[in-house]
Amino acid sequence: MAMAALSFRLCSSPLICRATLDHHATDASFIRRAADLSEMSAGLTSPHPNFGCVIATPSGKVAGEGYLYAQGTKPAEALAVEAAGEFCRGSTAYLNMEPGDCHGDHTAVSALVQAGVGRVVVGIRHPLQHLRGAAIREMRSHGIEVNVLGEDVQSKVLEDARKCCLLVNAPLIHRACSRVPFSLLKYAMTLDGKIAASSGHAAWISSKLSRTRVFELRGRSDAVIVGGNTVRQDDPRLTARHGQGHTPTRIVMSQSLDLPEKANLWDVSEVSTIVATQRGARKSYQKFLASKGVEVVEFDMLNPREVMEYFHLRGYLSILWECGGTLAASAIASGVIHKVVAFIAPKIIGGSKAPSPVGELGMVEMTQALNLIDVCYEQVGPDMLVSGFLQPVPDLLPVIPSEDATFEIDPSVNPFESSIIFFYKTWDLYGSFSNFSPHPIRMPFGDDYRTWSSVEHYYQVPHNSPFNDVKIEVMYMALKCKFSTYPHLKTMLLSTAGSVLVEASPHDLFWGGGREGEGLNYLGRLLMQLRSEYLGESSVSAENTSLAL
Ligand SMILES: NC(=O)C1=CN([C@@H]2O[C@H](COP(=O)(O)OP(=O)(O)OC[C@H]3O[C@@H](n4cnc5c(N)ncnc54)[C@H](OP(=O)(O)O)[C@@H]3O)[C@@H](O)[C@H]2O)C=CC1
Ligand SMILES: Nc1c(N[C@@H]2O[C@H](COP(=O)(O)O)[C@@H](O)[C@H]2O)[nH]c(=O)[nH]c1=O
Repeated sequence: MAMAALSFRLCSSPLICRATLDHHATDASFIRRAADLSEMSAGLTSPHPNFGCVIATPSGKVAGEGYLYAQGTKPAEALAVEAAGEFCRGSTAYLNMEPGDCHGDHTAVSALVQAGVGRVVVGIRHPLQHLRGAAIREMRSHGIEVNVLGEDVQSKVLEDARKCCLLVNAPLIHRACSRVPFSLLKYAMTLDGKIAASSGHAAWISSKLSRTRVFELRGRSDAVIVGGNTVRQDDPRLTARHGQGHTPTRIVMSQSLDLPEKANLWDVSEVSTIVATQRGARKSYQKFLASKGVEVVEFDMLNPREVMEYFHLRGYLSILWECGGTLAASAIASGVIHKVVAFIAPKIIGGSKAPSPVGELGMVEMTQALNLIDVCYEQVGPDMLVSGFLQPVPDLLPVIPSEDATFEIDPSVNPFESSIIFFYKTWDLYGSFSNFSPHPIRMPFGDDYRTWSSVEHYYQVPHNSPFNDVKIEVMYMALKCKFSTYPHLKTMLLSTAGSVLVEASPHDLFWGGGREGEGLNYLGRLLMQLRSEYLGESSVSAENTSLAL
């Protein structure tokens, strides 16, 4: 509100207002161009950011452009300066991201300073905390006017341009503030929502043009991941056959390791394959894979989150999920999918048992559906490409805590990883998650059972120990009782799959999230733990039902 009032006062003269708006529109269009340029080498620069630079003359003409082609090559700024030559003096340089001049290398900033650039417009600051602000300070110390979008200049059009800058470097921004890589779920489905015929045959649903787009997506990813069943059904290659350098690692998730002896993925002559499996699964087959040069990684708990955390630690920034609906559902439920890309082909295959792109999520009403954000529609040959985000790209304003700092605040959940559902007052939309919600629970007390009018009433009885681990256990048992007693509450809890739950208490820094996210949010964490316990149970009971049938 304060900001709106301020800009009203500044814009009270129509002349100033028009000039400022024109100026902002020009800045926004050049920043967008820098972001587009930076994306030309997406995948090749990893693990470095995508950098683009446009140098414009005072009359608004492009004098030079450049983008970082690959890790270790000449910086975008230096390329743009070279291209602009003498037009650099007094020009404005547009950068989608603050340069990350690191390890004593100041090539990008030096190029701009020495060329006599007068003003620099920066889309976003560098997302890594140790580099953040350094180049901006350096440029300012040389007398260059530096405007950072959202900080020094603000308007709707600039905000949209800033968003483009966040999107082109989404994988790196996620890396800076989360413990899993940026994950994109891609699938091709028929108009009647099938990803294969009832027989499992799926080649091909989407057109050749769409599949070429998939090769590009692979080329921009550090790894492509599928489930064991897709290997058995499709024998995929998962290579980026778009003729441009980078080919992602192939990852297979298989609990059983009941996989074929002959498979395209076991040919690692061009690119490597890693099989992620349950500890102890089919040791003889593991030896066989190793003899083929396939790396096998065993997990105590083979689930998407554990696997993603592992690959994050190995430095993977972006993962393309090309699995079927079974693994896709598991990945969405565990909150590791950030973006969805769906190719919809104008074909109908029918079949009540034909697989669909996302399996069981435990939702029962349309109000529980996950809504995509920033949705885009594009026609690709005969197909329609629909894409959107399941979780927003974390914003860099005001500050993203470093990975370590985040971990200290809350070792189990990172509020930047997914959309956040806040609850606090019992009359809020998710107010029933509050301990004060009027849902009586019946719990053991001494040798008997007693009823308390809410979780909070039970928790406050004097038998609780002040020690954290005991009080957490007491709370968990009470919550479990509450959500098991009231099925509609359980359904509501399951409907939040993929979202971070935060008790928005400004005062309680143990159970709540605090005013500015400084709280430990133990209530939110316990609810998420309970939710994953229920989700685990529902997938086991679904398996048992299908076995019984
Ligand atoms: N049109 C399209 O875009 C696509 C279509 N398809 C089609 O989909 C069908 C296969 O679908 P689907 O069976 O869902 O295949 P998935 O790729 O989802 O594979 C499921 C398998 O993943 C493994 N897995 C490991 N961990 C988990 C976990 N935590 N949760 C779930 N699964 C896990 C298991 O392998 P294991 O049994 O080995 O333990 C499981 O059986 C095929 O017909 C294929 O052609 C597949 C991909 C894309
Ligand atoms: N059927 C289908 C897709 N299927 C996906 O592509 C994989 C095969 O890749 P490859 O062996 O490299 O050609 C397959 O296992 C599955 O993950 N993709 C699409 O874009 N459109 C389609 O119609």
